[in-house]
Amino acid sequence: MKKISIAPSLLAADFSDLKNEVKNIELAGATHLHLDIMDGDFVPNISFGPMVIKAIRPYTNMIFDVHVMVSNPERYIEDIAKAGADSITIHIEATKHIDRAVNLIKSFGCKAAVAINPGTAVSSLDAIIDSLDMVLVMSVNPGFGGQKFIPKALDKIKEIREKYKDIDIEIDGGINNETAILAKSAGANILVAGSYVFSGNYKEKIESLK
Ligand SMILES: O=C(CO)[C@@H](O)[C@H](O)COP(=O)(O)O
Ligand SMILES: [Co+2]
Repeated sequence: MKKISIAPSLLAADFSDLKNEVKNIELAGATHLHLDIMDGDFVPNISFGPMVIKAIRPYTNMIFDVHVMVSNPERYIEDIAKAGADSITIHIEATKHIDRAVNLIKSFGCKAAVAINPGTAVSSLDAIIDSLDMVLVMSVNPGFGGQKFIPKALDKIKEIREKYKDIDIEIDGGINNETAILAKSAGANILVAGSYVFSGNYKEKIESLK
């Protein structure tokens, strides 16, 4: 079984104090930081972009796991990589050129991942999955933190894990101490959690998800 990692989502942090939020979440035991870039087009919300990622990069050694919810993400991959991303996840629904976009991510030395929305079938990944370091299965419709977990994500994770024993599988949306148990038993090994982790004692929350 793969090691379980917890990736707190910065979207739920205090944006007026990002430098300290990043330091504190690392001290609490997080190894990954999930960074949600939203463009107001692919998703109905706008968050932050590469400038914010670059600004917080010097304050932590956590793995920067950047989730790009942007139409035609290939336009921004270079900027995101140069801002300090370690892993870049783009949505299969957001580009007509998924293989070109994945190759572009790798050309900057980043790990490459593809996300699927709740309405997208696992089979849509068939042509690209062998080139990926990670698959991200959305367990909410992307765009906002604090939404309710959609259980059909679990079947998708099982389907991927049965075929691909070694790939990293990340789950994102509505993760708390109860849904985390379901996600891990389905085969997910990287758990994103925003509102759950940032709404209490960070260390206790992270421990409860592991
Ligand atoms: O990508 C997204 C939302 O689109 C997520 O990463 C959220 O930020 C997760 O937040 P919670 O559901 O854990 O509050
Ligand atoms: Co996300």
